[in-house]
Amino acid sequence: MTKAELRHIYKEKRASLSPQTVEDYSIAIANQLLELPIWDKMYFHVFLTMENQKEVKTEFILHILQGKDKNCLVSKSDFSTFKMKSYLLQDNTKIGLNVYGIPEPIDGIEIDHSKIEVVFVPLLAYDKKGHRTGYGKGFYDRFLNECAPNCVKVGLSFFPPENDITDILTTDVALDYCVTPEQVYRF
Ligand SMILES: Nc1nc2c(c(=O)[nH]1)N(C=O)[C@@H](CNc1ccc(C(=O)N[C@@H](CCC(=O)O)C(=O)O)cc1)CN2
Ligand SMILES: Nc1ncnc2c1ncn2[C@@H]1O[C@H](COP(=O)(O)OP(=O)(O)OP(=O)(O)O)[C@@H](O)[C@H]1O
Repeated sequence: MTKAELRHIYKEKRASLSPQTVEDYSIAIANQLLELPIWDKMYFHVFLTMENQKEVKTEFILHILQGKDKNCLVSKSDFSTFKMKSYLLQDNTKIGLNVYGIPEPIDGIEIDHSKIEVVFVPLLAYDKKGHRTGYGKGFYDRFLNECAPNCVKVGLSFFPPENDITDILTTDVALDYCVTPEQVYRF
């Protein structure tokens, strides 16, 4: 199926989940992450959840990272250039909601994307090769292209993979893993 078809289907699939299911599945995903070979890394990029879109709640992942004394980076999106800037998440980091309902740091210490070792990637759908689609503005494709080639890209999803996304572009960056409440998929 195409990205446009999958976006439509997966927005509906997410909308049909109850708040309790979103919470339970998000905790299960955070627990599955403990199985990944990423815990020797120090620089982790985490998306901040759009609650209005019933995205995977990353607060449980942030707790694990903070408990392990990792550096957590969070981003601010520029909707005129479709680019993201990343900031170190600190105890005193002020977070605000942008017009799309995305929590974002107001300011802070900017970190170069080449330093990032692990990225947790938001998505609507993904396939068995690790290709993904999000909201269609290419924010994560641009961002992942700026990260080091050996940076580990971990998708988070409530659902298993589709067989095949048919309209993949050369700028699309594939995932290394996708983690669901049930299991870890490796690509
Ligand atoms: N938490 C989170 N942060 C993220 C992303 C994401 O998927 N999740 N993004 C991943 O790339 C980027 C933001 N991408 C976005 C692209 C388009 C719209 C948007 O057009 N929203 C509309 C309609 C939503 C809909 O189609 O249902 C709106 O809110 O009115 C929002 C976010 C960067 N930050
Ligand atoms: N590195 C890049 N440089 C310039 N344009 C890019 C780059 N990556 C993606 N794009 C453009 O962004 C647009 C959206 O891409 P695509 O449909 O793959 O989005 P998506 O993966 O669903 O969105 P997102 O990454 O925001 O979750 C495409 O027109 C694509 O050409």
